[in-house]
Amino acid sequence: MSYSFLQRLGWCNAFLQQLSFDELCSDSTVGHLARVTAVHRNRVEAIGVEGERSIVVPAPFQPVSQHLAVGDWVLAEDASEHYRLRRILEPKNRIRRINHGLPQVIAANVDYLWIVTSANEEFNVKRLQRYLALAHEFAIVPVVILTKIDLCADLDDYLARVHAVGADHVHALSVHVPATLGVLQNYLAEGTTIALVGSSGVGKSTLVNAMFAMTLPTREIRTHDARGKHTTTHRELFFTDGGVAIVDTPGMRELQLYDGEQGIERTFSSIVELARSCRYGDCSHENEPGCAIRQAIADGAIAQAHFDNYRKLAREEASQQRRSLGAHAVKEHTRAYFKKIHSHNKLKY
Ligand SMILES: Nc1nc2c(ncn2[C@@H]2O[C@H](COP(=O)(O)OP(=O)(O)OP(=O)(O)O)[C@@H](O)[C@H]2O)c(=O)[nH]1
Ligand SMILES: [Zn+2]
Repeated sequence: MSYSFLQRLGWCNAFLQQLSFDELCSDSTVGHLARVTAVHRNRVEAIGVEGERSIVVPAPFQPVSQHLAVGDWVLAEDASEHYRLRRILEPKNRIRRINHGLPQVIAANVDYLWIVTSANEEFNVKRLQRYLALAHEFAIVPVVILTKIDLCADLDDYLARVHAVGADHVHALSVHVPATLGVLQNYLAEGTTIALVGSSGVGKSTLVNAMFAMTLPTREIRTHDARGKHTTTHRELFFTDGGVAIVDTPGMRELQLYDGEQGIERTFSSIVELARSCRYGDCSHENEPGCAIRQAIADGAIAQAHFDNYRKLAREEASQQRRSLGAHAVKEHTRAYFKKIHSHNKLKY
């Protein structure tokens, strides 16, 4: 068995380069590399050249959910009667969120974020923007998938609204019209990892089952937390016959903006760019003279709703950070951020 086998599981050169010379020379290394498929309190399930295995996670990597997630690549070692985690390879990216005030990793090494939304009353531009912001934040390519077009009479209208938020990859389809699914094959090269997000009922599972002719196994593991409250965890990574890894977890469903500043800037790049032309570096775009944003809204160059959405997301992100970092840190962070923009303005004029 060799490293080429691992490519089916998403292995690539970026990981190979992280191995030391000794590790590369050792015969046992390839058998000790594995990709995490499920995360538990003290151990992870992972798949490697020898199939599925359980790997015990020692103290330095506890709590597990803050250090690694499904999709991570790990190097294990032999311990008396089991495998033990030795190190986590630096991932291409990580999807994170705040859970009960603590950072939590939801998935790692994800190539595409399939943002699934249906062409009906569920469709919500703000939710879409939030997901796009997340994808940009985590350096994952977003793919917007508009489902249930067989039930929709005004598809062009929905498509126009999707394109208006600046999404590059947009596909409209219906599981009842098989020809519409073909375009998604472009994302299914062997070794690709895909995560799906979207509201309940938009058709994520139906789509996955139709694409891969598989039935998602039951993923619910019912447990009780410290207070006896019922909680459901089912963090999983599935591999299709074609070597595509699919992440579809409750954590993905509960994603919130986390450290989202950069993502917001990308999603709203035109607004961020315009703000640099405001007369004052710390312009609040309320009533200062020389505000480029209010001018652009007045001219019809940007929609008031688009700007309102930007502000809403920016505010949510700030309060999220306040909760996670503490008020003082946010103040410092905000100060530094405005300083950065201000010095940029100074350079410009
Ligand atoms: N007409 C039509 N119905 C669809 C389509 N895709 C999914 N559905 C239906 O929509 C309903 C919800 O689909 P699911 O796949 O369960 O939705 P989901 O996003 O996985 O929902 P959660 O598992 O709750 O997150 C099911 O009754 C599907 O049959 C489609 O393209 N057209
Ligand atoms: Zn302004």
